[in-house]
Amino acid sequence: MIEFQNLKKIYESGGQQVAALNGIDLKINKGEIFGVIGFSGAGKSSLIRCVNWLEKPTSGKVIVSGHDLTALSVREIREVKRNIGMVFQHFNLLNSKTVFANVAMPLTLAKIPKDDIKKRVHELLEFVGLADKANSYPDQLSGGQKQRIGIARALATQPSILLCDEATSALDPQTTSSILQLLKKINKEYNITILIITHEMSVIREICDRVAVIEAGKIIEEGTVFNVFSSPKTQTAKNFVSTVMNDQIPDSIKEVIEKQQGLQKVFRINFVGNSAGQPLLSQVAKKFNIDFNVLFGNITELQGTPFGNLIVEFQGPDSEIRRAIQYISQEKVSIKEVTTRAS
Ligand SMILES: Nc1ncnc2c1ncn2[C@@H]1O[C@H](COP(=O)(O)OP(=O)(O)OP(=O)(O)O)[C@@H](O)[C@H]1O
Repeated sequence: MIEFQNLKKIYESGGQQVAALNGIDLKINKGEIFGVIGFSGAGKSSLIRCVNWLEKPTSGKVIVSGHDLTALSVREIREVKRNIGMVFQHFNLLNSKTVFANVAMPLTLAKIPKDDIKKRVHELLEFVGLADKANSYPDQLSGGQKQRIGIARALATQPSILLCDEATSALDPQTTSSILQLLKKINKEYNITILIITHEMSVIREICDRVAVIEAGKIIEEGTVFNVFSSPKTQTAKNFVSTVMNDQIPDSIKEVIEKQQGLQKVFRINFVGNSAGQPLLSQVAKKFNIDFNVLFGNITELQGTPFGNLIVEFQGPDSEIRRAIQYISQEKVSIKEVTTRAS
């Protein structure tokens, strides 16, 4: 649906060159919600703005719905862009126009007949839950309501792609959640492909199917939300994941582990789904000549699947503990000894 091939964007600024995108290769499939996460300055905005040609790439390809934008004429690009809606962090509404006029804007520009515009705008306002605000002005709305209007406007021309540029960064957590649910509904009901850029891992966890981590204009990690959250590979991804996963061992427990006061062996066990965790540990204690003691644990839901994190002390003969570990290590369970300060 959207593909970037060796995409580069270099800005010229005061005689200096700034490489914002350093060879991006990425494919976003039809119907998915794809998130790109990165710190400030990583290149997120530059990337998303290349999709609707608000930025022109320096080199490489941007392929949207099978069209290589870099090979199209201005008129052809305009055609492709009609299929793309965009939602902005600061809503970009016209304060001098009513909510109705703001949502109607893309349709007015496309010279759609007035009666059709009226019908479509009312449908859209109904869809975003603000049917009673048609005659209000943006200044009379809350941030969340403004973003709903921004979303209605982005959907006016019935696009098949929706770009979200930090769409919830200016909102409080509760409003963020309601806007993310609205985006999910748009994806499901209209089968619209959504590309989101954000610096908040909670946004990725709440609605994305897949995620890419961008750093210094490069994609450094990519995968399903489940895989990246459950086993991040790069340090940057690990840092992002730790902002929402709470898998850090509390200091008090770390102290106990470091001192190894009476502890035999301490392990971190990560498990997926309901089939593992506590039942598995009970089985292990029965099957082998060992005892266990859960020092710390939590369960997070990722894409509808429980993901568990336990810090467990095993007590018993070394040989039995080794056998137990072998037994525990299976497809949906990972087990690692906790020996270092940073574990
Ligand atoms: N118009 C521009 N002229 C010069 N440099 C630019 C321009 N736009 C972006 N840059 C630079 O390109 C790099 C990437 O910027 P970009 O805005 O794409 O990152 P970002 O991840 O979206 O950051 P933020 O979250 O802060 O917006 C940064 O170093 C930025 O300073």
